[in-house]
Amino acid sequence: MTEQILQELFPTLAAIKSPGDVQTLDEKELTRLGEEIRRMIIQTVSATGGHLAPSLGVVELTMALLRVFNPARDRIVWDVGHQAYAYKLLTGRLDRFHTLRQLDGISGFPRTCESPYDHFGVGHSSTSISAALGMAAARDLAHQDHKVVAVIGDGSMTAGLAYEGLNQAGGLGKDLVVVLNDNEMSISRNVGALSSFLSRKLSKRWVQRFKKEAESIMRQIPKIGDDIAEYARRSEDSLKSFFTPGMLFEAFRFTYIGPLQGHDMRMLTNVFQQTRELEGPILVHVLTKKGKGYAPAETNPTFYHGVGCFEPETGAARKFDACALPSYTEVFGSTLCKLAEEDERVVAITAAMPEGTGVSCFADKYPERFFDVGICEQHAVTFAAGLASQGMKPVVAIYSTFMQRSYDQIVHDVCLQNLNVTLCLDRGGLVGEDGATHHGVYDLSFLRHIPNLVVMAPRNEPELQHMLATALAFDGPVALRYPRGVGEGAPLAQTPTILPIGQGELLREGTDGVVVALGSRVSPALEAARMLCEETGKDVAVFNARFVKPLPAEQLLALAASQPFMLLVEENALPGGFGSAVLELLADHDALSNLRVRRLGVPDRFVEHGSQKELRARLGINRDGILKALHALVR
Ligand SMILES: Cc1ncc(C[n+]2csc(CCOP(=O)(O)OP(=O)(O)O)c2C)c(N)n1
Ligand SMILES: CC(=O)[C@@H](O)[C@H](O)COP(=O)(O)O
Ligand SMILES: [Mg+2]
Repeated sequence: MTEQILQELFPTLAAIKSPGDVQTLDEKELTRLGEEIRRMIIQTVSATGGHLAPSLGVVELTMALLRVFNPARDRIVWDVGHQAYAYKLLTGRLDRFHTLRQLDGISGFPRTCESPYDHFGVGHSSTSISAALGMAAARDLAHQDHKVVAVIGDGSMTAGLAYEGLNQAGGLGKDLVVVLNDNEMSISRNVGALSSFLSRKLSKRWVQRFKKEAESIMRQIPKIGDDIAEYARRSEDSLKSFFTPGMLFEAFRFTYIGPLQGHDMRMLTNVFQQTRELEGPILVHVLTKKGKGYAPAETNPTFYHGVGCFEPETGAARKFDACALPSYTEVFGSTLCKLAEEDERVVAITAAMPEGTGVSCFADKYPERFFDVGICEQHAVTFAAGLASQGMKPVVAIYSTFMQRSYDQIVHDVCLQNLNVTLCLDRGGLVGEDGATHHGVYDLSFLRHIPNLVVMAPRNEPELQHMLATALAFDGPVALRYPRGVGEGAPLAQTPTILPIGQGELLREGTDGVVVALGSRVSPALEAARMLCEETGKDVAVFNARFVKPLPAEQLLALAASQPFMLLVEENALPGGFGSAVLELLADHDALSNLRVRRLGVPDRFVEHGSQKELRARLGINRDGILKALHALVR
């Protein structure tokens, strides 16, 4: 969009040249600004995909924050950061907003490298209070006096990390503002005891009625009744906090303000102005509607939480051909349901992502065997360990990137006790547009050295089915990782079979070298081998390793002994990944002297956002990249 069109269609927004400009607008202009921000977000996300409903819900909140806090001085820390689109638009990124989440475009999350107004990088949840507290401590050590504000959602408040931050903040008594953006939603409906406590909405009206009735009773007490009533009246704040969510936060020594209507910008601005003058830790509880201002998103905030391309007029998802295929997530979910039919010890656990991890169908079918623990990946794994210790067969479905949080629980609670826990790491590999915070490219590296754990990755949909059945039949812990998105349309198995642990399969014969590939890289490796043959007449073998731990050692050593080179291909970080594991095996068996080995994978740097296809091409791990590497290897 040219500057001229921007000015015509979004005049108020285009006039914001720096965040401070928001403070100069009158009420009418602010209303127009809010409307233009929403329109811009809907229009852009309909074309790029992204976190629509969370961002639409905080338009007024963002404007109110910028009316009172100056991000050139004050620090604003967004939790998860998936709701920060309005903030991006008001802090100098309007002209690049159309590149949201696109290759080389702006990120879908706050990034310190993207803007001086992004004070803390984020993408995973529940970090904001700890980070903001660290900033407040640094400010005090430097004798500065700016404000620090953390904005955290009710879903993100289900993680223990948030309470670790609250606990220290209350103990230190630092000047810190925490804004709790409560829309009663995580991605799905928020869960847990805290969520129902927060949403108890003990409204002012309820408290006032209670007070009125109590006061009239007190006044009837002879002689001292009026004094007691007067004391109680003065104690309104503590009375209110006793009966509202304030009770919880006051216990952490926060001053609690709320609950407030989060779309009333004038009121929010006033409250933030007053909050600015207060000292110590303060929690402002704001009630918002997820998807506010866009009917489809208000009606179905889960679908529009993170959405693909859609028609802005209707909200209907844009269909692409690939959509006809089931995703790995769907294959996992339906297979799990099937396997659970045969074994009632199978239970499913998700950490606030039943839709994303494909276990919603399981939840519907077996509600008593399904647990959504909230955004608590660490707890999820230890909870599974507890279940397994009593003979159950828990399946923990968590995205690879979020499983990073559970490393110690996997080591200490699951593997050390050799428990029957199946860890299903969805979104293993490059996830695409969510970018660096979300790529699941470290799981093989952080799992493969843990004793007792079996680690595997399927090459296609039926192999995922077989691997899930294998995991559930295995006596011990198993980690299974599979990619984001659709597979290749391979026909599904009616009855999944159990695979021999630590055995791969030779998919293509050849004597001019061998490609050893894992998971999603197997099919591109096969294609590359076929193309190489067409182009050069050279025949390279292709081996699907299936297992990272235990490695198919005998098969790999036999290939090493018979082939001139071995090309190792994976969609994981090269350091410590699958290729490293094979190299260790080969070195330990003196199998390297007559063998040239090359590795393809994710290099030792963070990979930014872009489509999976673009990123794989850029990293040279797609068909063409593998073919190029083969051309360089064959002689
Ligand atoms: C550690 C971690 N686990 C899971 C997620 C996936 N996730 C992103 S947003 C979200 C829901 C957050 O709910 P809330 O904080 O209330 O924000 P809302 O979307 O309601 O605005 C989840 C589960 C994540 N980003 N980080
Ligand atoms: C912000 C966040 O962490 C999630 O919303 C995530 O973006 C979902 O990713 P998928 O789109 O792969 O389910
Ligand atoms: Mg929420």
